[in-house]
Amino acid sequence: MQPTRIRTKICGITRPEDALAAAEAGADAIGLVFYEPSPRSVSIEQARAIVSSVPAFVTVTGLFVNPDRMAVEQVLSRVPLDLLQFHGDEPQDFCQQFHRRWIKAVRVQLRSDIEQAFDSWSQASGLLVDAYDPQRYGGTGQRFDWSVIPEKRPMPLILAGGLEAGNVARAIRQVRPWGVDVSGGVEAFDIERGTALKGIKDAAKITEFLSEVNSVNQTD
Ligand SMILES: O=C(O)c1ccccc1N[C@@H]1O[C@H](COP(=O)(O)O)[C@@H](O)[C@H]1O
Repeated sequence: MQPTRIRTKICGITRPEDALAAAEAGADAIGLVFYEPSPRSVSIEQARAIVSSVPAFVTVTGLFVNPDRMAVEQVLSRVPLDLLQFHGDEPQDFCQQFHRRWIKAVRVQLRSDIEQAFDSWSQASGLLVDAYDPQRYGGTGQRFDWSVIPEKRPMPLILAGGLEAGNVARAIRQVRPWGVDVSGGVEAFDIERGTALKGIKDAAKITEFLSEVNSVNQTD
């Protein structure tokens, strides 16, 4: 499946103003993390406030890592999510049971990780490929070797892992994904402390990231 334009998702949103900034800058989707160990985790109340600021035609994605069924159902009963993202080791039968479209994330070390994932999660609406980290499930800011990504794809492929304005155009030209997903690469930075402000997005970085994506859309 070859897109005429690359879809974009800004993940790890924790504030309504960041969701609005992403939508206004042209993002196709935002992501809310329902995984408590993550510094970007949101409560149900926070998620409801964020969703109410999201305009029509922007997809709200709920990200889970090895949740139990009740946890997903509880979120779905209170937060109007458009899409589910399973970022752990959830089998296909688990992902399928919520009567909601879903994508599956796979943490990549080898080409075969991706090839097997296409088979194992064949009912997914897309496969998100992210960097492997032995300690963490995602949101690590790490890239992986894009050359292992197969050209033949039976479903939309979403590239993630360490993307930012400085590398996303190159990534798109090399991988030709259906879409790209970014979290840490558009976060604010605390200059005094010298650390990223996880979960707090920088509107200028979102705009820069999306204009880099658009530069490829327009030229290629
Ligand atoms: O964002 C998180 O904290 C997170 C936690 C657990 C699983 C996934 C998580 N985020 C997803 O990770 C990828 C890559 O993020 P980054 O751009 O490298 O920071 C992305 O899909 C996030 O949605």
